[in-house]
Amino acid sequence: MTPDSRTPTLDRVACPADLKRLNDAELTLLADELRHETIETVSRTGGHLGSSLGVVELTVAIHSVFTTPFDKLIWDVGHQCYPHKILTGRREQMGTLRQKGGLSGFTKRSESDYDAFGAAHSSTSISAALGFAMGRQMGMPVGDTIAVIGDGAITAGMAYEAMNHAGHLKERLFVILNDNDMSIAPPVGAMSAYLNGIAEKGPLAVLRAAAEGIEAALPGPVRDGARRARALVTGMPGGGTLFEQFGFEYIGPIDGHDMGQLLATLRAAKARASGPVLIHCVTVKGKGYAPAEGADDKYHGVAKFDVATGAQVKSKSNAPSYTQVFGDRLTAMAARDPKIVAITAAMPGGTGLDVMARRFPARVFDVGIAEQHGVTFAAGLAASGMRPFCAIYSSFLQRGYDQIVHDVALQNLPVRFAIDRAGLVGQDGATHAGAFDIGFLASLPNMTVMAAGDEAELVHMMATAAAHDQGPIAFRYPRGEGVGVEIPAEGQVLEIGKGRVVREGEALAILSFGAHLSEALLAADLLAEEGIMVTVADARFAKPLDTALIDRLIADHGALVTLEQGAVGGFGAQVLQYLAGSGGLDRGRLIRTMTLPDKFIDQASPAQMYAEAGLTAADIAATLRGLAAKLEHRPLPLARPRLI
Ligand SMILES: Cc1ncc(C[n+]2csc(CCOP(=O)(O)OP(=O)(O)O)c2C)c(N)n1
Ligand SMILES: CC(=O)[C@@H](O)[C@H](O)COP(=O)(O)O
Ligand SMILES: [Mg+2]
Repeated sequence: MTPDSRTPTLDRVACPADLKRLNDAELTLLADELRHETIETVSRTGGHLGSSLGVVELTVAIHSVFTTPFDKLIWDVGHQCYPHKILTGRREQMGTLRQKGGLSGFTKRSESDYDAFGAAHSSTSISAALGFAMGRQMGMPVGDTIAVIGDGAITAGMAYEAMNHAGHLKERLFVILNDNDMSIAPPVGAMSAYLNGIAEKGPLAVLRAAAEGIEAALPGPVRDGARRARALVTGMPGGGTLFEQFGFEYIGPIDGHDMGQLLATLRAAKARASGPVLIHCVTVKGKGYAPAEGADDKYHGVAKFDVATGAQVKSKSNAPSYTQVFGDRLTAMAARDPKIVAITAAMPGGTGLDVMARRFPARVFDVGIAEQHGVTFAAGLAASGMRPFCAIYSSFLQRGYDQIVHDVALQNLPVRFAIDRAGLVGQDGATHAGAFDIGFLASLPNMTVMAAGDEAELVHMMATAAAHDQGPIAFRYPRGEGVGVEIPAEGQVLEIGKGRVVREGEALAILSFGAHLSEALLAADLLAEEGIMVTVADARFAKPLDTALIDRLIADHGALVTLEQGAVGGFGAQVLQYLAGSGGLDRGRLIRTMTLPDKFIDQASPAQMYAEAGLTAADIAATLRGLAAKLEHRPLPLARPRLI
């Protein structure tokens, strides 16, 4: 601690054990300093600020009452864990947050023993905590288990599956519901209304009679509220809260920013609980930082910003983002076609559907964090005759996979999947990478799979999807800005399964699928300077493949490289499968697939991540150069391409 430190209490905390030496008043001071530190830190890195500010007191209280890492603290999503990182030995590294080689923006087991469970996709915490609790019951060296889940995350089915199971197992387990009445956007649905209903009863604590032991140990005002509320609740048919019906003891709502209430409640719960307990904390997203509290998005995710004003440093863009193009174009298409409806799973802004929602609020459905339901809901809409566009980020669509197989593809229903964040996304890292959708969709019967080579192609693919009433169809596009091509006033309906040749060359060909087309063209430019002329084709479709195009590329070139922003087992695998079956592989051509490598790539800028993946223009050029060298030593007559 320096004499003029603005964080004298925080300076005394190197790890959570140090909290045990602080009295309650000092813990309150610590929370204030931790909030200040979090704001300062995130102002220099950007990140998920609002959610982290909402759990500052909760973080201090949990680490002070429980003994982590023996006790397992599991943050749902993990985007609110910055104060936790600061208290658990990572304070000095916070400047590296979400950067290459730095700290992850989420909890990560390989990063710290205090990160009991890795996260970033939501609503997993109660299941994982219950797993730990049962491990303890079966003799594993595990202490108490505490899951902290938000009001947004608790809209997902997994949370209820876990509570259903926890109520059945009756094992001691703490679930802390961090209710800030916000998801990324304002929360939707009956659960949100229900939680608001409880919170509106005021500073009450509701407990079942079975929890009398905990209630007696609660601080005075909370206990009195509990008794009043229980009287209210027992007058209701069925009695008790929803959580109690699941077999949890329910405590709350308590003020999640009142250190006294938090400490007393957690201590009481820890001392007396025998089964699953849910503690309902009401908090404020962005708490304690006026620009965040005042913003519509509560500074959920921010760029670097000026602490004094809250003004964020936004990078200048040269072209509209794919997301913007999607949102604007779908709105225009919806204006002409009343059957077009759209579905988002709690990401109206992120998917660009907020634009259409403002114009056609009744035709955009925010289903909450419920990708599985969203997919099947879209299937139902399609079965009814509507034209649903189900807009879900690639990585979150993984949640709805069986629904895609069983409810959509198997019934051949024309759901249009708009798959944003395809490929590597940058600072959110491996958890948010859109790596697998090509493989998991292209393997499905009835499915059509497209990827946009640029933003104009996205517009054509949207028109194609809208016109495709024959079965399910997906189009993928990356995070961030487009390449700056002119966006056509009208999208053309593409012929299904038909690619295009973008640039004519000799001897070597690249068959690109998706937005890495720009890198393919850059690579071709690099090689042209060396006198190596490369044909570049845009496959547009991974399913059905343009087999005629592949045949011609194979016939006219000595080497073919496939390229995609996706994992092994995607587009390249489809092409190889076709060539193996058609005999194309027997023709002695050199064939390579360039995909993401078979590993998870940690957070960095997208460019750094693609460099790590070996997918830069220079990497592509190097692959082709190597093939050109091999061809020179081959006795193959290399016909000039006849492609246009
Ligand atoms: C399966 C999944 N879908 C969507 C998201 C995107 N997402 C991240 S945080 C968030 C909102 C979470 O709200 P809440 O749990 O209330 O936490 P808060 O941000 O309010 O603290 C969403 C939708 C995700 N991480 N995982
Ligand atoms: C935590 C989370 O899952 C989201 O907040 C995510 O970080 C959003 O990413 P985009 O910025 O790509 O919308
Ligand atoms: Mg919330």
